[in-house]
Amino acid sequence: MAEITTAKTAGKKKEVEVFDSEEAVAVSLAKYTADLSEKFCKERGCFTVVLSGGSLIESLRKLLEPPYVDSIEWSKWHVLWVDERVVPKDHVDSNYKLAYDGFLAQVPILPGNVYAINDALSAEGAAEDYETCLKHLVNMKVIEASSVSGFPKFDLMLLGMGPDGHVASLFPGHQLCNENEKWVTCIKDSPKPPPERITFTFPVINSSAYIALVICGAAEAVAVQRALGKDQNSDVLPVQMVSPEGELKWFLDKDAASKL
Ligand SMILES: O=C1O[C@H](COP(=O)(O)O)[C@@H](O)[C@H](O)[C@H]1O
Repeated sequence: MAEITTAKTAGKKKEVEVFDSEEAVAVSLAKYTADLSEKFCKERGCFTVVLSGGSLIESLRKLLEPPYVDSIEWSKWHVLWVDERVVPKDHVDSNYKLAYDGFLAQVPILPGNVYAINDALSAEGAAEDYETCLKHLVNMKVIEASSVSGFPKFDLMLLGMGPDGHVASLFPGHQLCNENEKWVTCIKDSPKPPPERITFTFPVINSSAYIALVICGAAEAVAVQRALGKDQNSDVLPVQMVSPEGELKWFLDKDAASKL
């Protein structure tokens, strides 16, 4: 039985739902994603979806099954990454490879609508190139521009979180958490390997229409407690900086929520 808490602060909706198991998270996440796909395909004629790496991809598995695999308008999806490791696309650390092998290869998304980073470039070059790609997609009106921030406004961002509270490749205490001009930036000293990565910045993340934060497992419980419990710590974790223009929904399994 899932527990749901909903709050509205300054017009922003935040919902936290705790599920009995990761399996129940995956079932609910598939319906949530499919419903948003239907809404945006109807309203805008396309659906911009931003993926994370890590455990998130496995939690998308129910989209590969009926009814969703047949009902979703996959040809209208445009898929991007909130962060990527600066490694070749066929490297075991590549977020693209993880998503391709575990999800994208099994659905009819148009290859031209999947925007991987250019793995022939340096970290700086890849970040600039990906920002240029985003600007092109905004000009083509594939990605909306936020009327509030001017940053790209993705329809749905699917975020995971590391045990240290990092999201995308924005790590606790790192100066990149405060970047407020660039759309995409690079990190060369990531505390989690591999060290070189590119990442969307918080202004882009927080311009999203919908964000799903998908967090499962006991290893994440302390960071979840700091973010959602009664925390006295004055250091703000990156996950606590996730605050979209639109709606934020936390999908937690009971292990991740065990310290709440
Ligand atoms: O390095 C990364 O880690 C986070 C969290 O991964 P998880 O396996 O703990 O869920 C992920 O969201 C990010 O995209 C990835 O590059």
